[in-house]
Amino acid sequence: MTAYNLGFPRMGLRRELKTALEAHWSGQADEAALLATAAELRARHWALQRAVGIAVPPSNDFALYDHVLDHACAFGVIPEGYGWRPGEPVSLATRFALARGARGTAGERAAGIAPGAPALEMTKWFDTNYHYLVPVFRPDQAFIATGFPAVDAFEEAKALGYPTRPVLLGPVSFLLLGKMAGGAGDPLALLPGLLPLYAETLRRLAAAGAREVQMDEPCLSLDLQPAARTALRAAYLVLAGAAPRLSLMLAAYFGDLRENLETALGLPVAGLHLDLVRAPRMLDLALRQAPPRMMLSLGVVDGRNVWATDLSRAFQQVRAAAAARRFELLQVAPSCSLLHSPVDLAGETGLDPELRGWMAFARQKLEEVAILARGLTAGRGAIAAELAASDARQEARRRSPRLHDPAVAERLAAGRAEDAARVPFAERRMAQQTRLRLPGFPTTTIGSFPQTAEIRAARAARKRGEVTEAAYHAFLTERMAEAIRWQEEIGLDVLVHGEFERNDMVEHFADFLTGFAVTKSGWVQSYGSRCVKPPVIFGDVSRPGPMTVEWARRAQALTERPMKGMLTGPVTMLQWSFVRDDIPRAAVRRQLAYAIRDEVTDLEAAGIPIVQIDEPAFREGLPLRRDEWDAYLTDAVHCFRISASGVRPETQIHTHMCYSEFNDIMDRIAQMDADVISIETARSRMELLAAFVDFAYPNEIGPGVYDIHAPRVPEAAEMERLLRIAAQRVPAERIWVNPDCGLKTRRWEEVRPALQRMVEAARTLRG
Ligand SMILES: CN1c2c(nc(N)[nH]c2=O)NC[C@@H]1CNc1ccc(C(=O)N[C@@H](CCC(=O)N[C@@H](CCC(=O)N[C@@H](CCC(=O)O)C(=O)O)C(=O)O)C(=O)O)cc1
Ligand SMILES: N[C@@H](CCS)C(=O)O
Ligand SMILES: [Zn+2]
Repeated sequence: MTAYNLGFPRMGLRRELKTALEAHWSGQADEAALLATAAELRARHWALQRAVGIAVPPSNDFALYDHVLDHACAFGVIPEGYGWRPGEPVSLATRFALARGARGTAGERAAGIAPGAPALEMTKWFDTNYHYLVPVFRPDQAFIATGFPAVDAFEEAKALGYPTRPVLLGPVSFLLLGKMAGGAGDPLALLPGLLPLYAETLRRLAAAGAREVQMDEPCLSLDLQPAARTALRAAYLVLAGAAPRLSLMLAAYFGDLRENLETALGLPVAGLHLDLVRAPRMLDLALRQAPPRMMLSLGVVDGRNVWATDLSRAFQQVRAAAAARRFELLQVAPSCSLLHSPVDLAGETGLDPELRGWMAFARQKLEEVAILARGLTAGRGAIAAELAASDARQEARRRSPRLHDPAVAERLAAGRAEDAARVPFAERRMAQQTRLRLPGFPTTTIGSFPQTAEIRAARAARKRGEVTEAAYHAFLTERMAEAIRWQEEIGLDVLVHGEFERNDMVEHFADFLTGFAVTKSGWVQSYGSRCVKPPVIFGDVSRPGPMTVEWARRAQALTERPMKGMLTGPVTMLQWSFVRDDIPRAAVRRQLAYAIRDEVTDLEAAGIPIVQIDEPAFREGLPLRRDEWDAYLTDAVHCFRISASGVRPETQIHTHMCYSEFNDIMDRIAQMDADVISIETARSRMELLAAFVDFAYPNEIGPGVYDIHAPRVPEAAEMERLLRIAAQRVPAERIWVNPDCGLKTRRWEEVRPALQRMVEAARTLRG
């Protein structure tokens, strides 16, 4: 057995898990129905993996909402107020209240969940667009087994006839991904109390018949303090002794292990998985330094992108390993869990066949893994045909005229330093004040209004050809007009058109730009039941014509108040797409920057006085290692500035960021030099604003006063309090009033009172 997998996407080809979750949450399906769908998906995915040649697929890689949440629940890391009592299993109601906040339903009350219990904090899983729920540890945290889900999953697969390799989030990564309640203390200090539960889990897995367990320690790709390396050594010493017949396969992914490689190779584990897509250089080092009997898992198939593997190149890596080590001590695998890949390319019948031939989704990636594993055990001859076919595809892709556009190359070559420069902020500010004449504490929103079922259904009907383009357009126009009238009525100062015509803030733009392709069902989980369909950047990017100007112009025509044009910035467009791997990412970002610049200047020419260039993925794009930050940040700032700097001083540029910590990149955010930045701060009660204060952020700022992630409608007094906190820290004349983020996931019943109260709070402050 040499072909392995680290994790499979959970949602299902048709996003069956999303449908089942949302049906359950809306009361249309009971727990049994949800659990039945989940079990069906697991069974289907094990069968699929076995069919393509993964003899021992992973188990316990599934989660209803998030695997970090499940792991925390399994070990009793559950704050008070969520209806769980030590010694009891964790109910689905508790799990979903932790994930989404209490809804105040009768079911929750019956489960003992406090009505206002908030959702756990959600943050980015390393540098991906997957979000996990942050475990909160108490200083006196007692870890208590609430069940053994890894054992249950293993048994479930076994009953279906499938041997599996259970996956556990390793103890050190688990602690480092969490935070201490109140912020004081070091989660690693909790390790001794945590290890007995891991040991018990391993013993039970061994007793159930598991031969190996995958211990995920993605923290190995980060800059670790020496204490974390010590913790890894201490942890695995204990765990290796817990169930001696069980092989522990340590899995590190998302980057180069660098100084942590020696630590990993020194741990008493049976094997180590390496991400050789992100860090091919690790192979040589590992081959030289690994203990002679350590299994090496070669992650040579990219789990984070959609390109078909260059099998000859990957086979060279595999062969280099085989030259140094018996093949029994080698495994072939994707670089990381396939959680970040869409499921199956077979459904992409709408894609241009040539382009489709260049791509691989989860299923195809596992086929590639199986081919390489076969080559490893049976020799090159056994996979000669597959290698030849892959070579032909790679060659065709390299030579394809669709990749390169001389006009784009020329545009970039003609780029000048001035493209990224505007006149100083003080000068712009005066010009903008004269033009916009906004009151103090101006109110606005971040762009999107509710994407109602009606709007989604209309879009789907149009896609199926059931309504005409004209009818769809008229329907959206009516929604927009309503939204504009309503914004005027409640007295917002800077209006938005509502983004009703957009399916997603990235995918929507992909439809207009060259070099992009969009898939039919290339869904990837973003958080809980929410999915995104990252577009594919396969060639040079340019903007053949305006993308948003017509909607913006028509929106502005409906009101005397300033209308804000709404765009996604180059850094985020890149980060949330599947990006071509034949040229540097920075080159693609630069192409995007010029394309968006043209849109910004066209919006200005159409009379739009304010343009917001969203960059919520600005921080997410940071490399995992600090010594690579500088190069990224310099380039990301420059690209943002290219996109923003084509306009006159009196045109106001906004940007927006959410899900981000700003403390360590404040200087760069200031360098972006947006006239106004809106940030998410409500959930942390303005904590995030501290960075802007400490840094004396020079431009205008809209700290979010309304947490849009929860259905709860905030009181005006609450928002007023937050604004007062902000006004103590930032000069009042530089403060804007807005929600944390766009309102697309909310319902109008929540949005209407919330924004009315937000305007009220701003008026009180003005007084
Ligand atoms: C701000 N966020 C975003 C991130 N990444 C992005 N690419 N986009 C983002 O907005 N990362 C960080 C955060 C993550 N947050 C979210 C928030 C919300 C969603 C979300 O709501 N996703 C939707 C899918 C959105 C979409 O593309 N919708 C399409 C298709 C709708 C659909 O499913 N249609 C059905 C038929 C429907 C019907 O008949 O009624 C179909 O095609 O089968 C659209 O609106 O047209 C989700 O549903 O998960 C994601 C990330
Ligand atoms: N303009 C977007 C930003 C989301 S981060 C929206 O309002 O949905
Ligand atoms: Zn946002």
